Amino acid sequence: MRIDALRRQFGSFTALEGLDLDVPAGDFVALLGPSGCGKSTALNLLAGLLDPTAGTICLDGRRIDRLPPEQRGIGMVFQNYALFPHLTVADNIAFGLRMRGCPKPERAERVRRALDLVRLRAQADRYPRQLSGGQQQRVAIARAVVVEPRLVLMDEPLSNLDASLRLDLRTEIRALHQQLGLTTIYVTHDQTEALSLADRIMVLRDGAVQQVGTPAEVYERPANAFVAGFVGYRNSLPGTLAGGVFDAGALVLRVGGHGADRPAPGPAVAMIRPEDLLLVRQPTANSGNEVPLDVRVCEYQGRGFAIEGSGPGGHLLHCRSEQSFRPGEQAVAVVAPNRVRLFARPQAEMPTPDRALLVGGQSS
Ligand SMILES: Nc1ncnc2c1ncn2[C@@H]1O[C@H](COP(=O)(O)OP(=O)(O)OP(=O)(O)O)[C@@H](O)[C@H]1O
Repeated sequence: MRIDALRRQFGSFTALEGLDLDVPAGDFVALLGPSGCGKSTALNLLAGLLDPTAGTICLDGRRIDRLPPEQRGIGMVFQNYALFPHLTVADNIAFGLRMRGCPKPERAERVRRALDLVRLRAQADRYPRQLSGGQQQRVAIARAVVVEPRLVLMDEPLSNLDASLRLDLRTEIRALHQQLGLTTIYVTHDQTEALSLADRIMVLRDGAVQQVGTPAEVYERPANAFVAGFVGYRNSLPGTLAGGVFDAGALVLRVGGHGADRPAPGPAVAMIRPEDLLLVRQPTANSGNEVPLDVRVCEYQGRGFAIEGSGPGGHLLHCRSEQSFRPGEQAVAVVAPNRVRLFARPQAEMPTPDRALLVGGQSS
């Protein structure tokens, strides 16, 4: 599938701008972003539930952006399952085939295979209300894939499930995708879902694409501070970069990397994953940057502890440790220079001279 310069406005508000994407057949692409970034708008444009303001969508070399939804050859799975309550599991799955005039014997055979695929053969004659949420969503998936669509769209299909079901079904979706080789576009605001399921991730913010890359690229080399924040760089420190030193006021860090890894000297933001900021009582020699921390909260996490505390200059920091700490305890957070990721700080995020005066209190 190929999407070119796809744009959608609601009045003067642009919900999605200039979206370009090439999806090779069989690829699994995740659209990742926070609430309101334009994920559902993009999906609805692909499905034909919304008309684009500009741009084109081609599937197998054919333009589909002016076709009605039912002529696009697209299967959809929604977060609320959207099953027919008065039809059995088997009839729900058969529905699309019946609409397409698929002969009865072939229909029965395809439904049987789809039931096996989502492991629901024993539930074939039940009604949706007699199924768990996870089972209902598996019916919805079977219903979407049974017609062998050229493209499957999934809109947060796991969001209504409890944590363990979500994990099980996530694995199942990935397994199904590998088995069937369907081209899939999957919308989510959950980075772990996107990272574990997709071949490629597109990160959206305010209707604009921030980065397109493999999960490893997005996770290890986020294109900007927004993407970094979204893939787990929870600590974000505004400051100034000069040489190999980042100065966030009372907090100064030595930083690694150079060239493409580092912005030019000047206003910057340093981002650090909690997993890379390790809290200890006594640092060892040469262990990295050492940041004093006043512990506020310590949470048990099975493997180790997640600690939140206040660093120099009152910066709120999120760390990890193998040891437990008490609130009020003084400790040291350690981060290796090459685990500090730096991004240029956009002009808009810097205080204007007037605001700087205000923030600084009395200026002389
Ligand atoms: N019919 C509409 N009229 C006006 N604005 C709309 C309309 N539909 C969506 N928007 C706006 O477009 C933006 C993108 O909405 P969209 O539903 O695509 O976001 P989303 O990323 O899917 O969010 P969520 O995860 O909360 O569903 C939002 O700011 C939303 O308020």
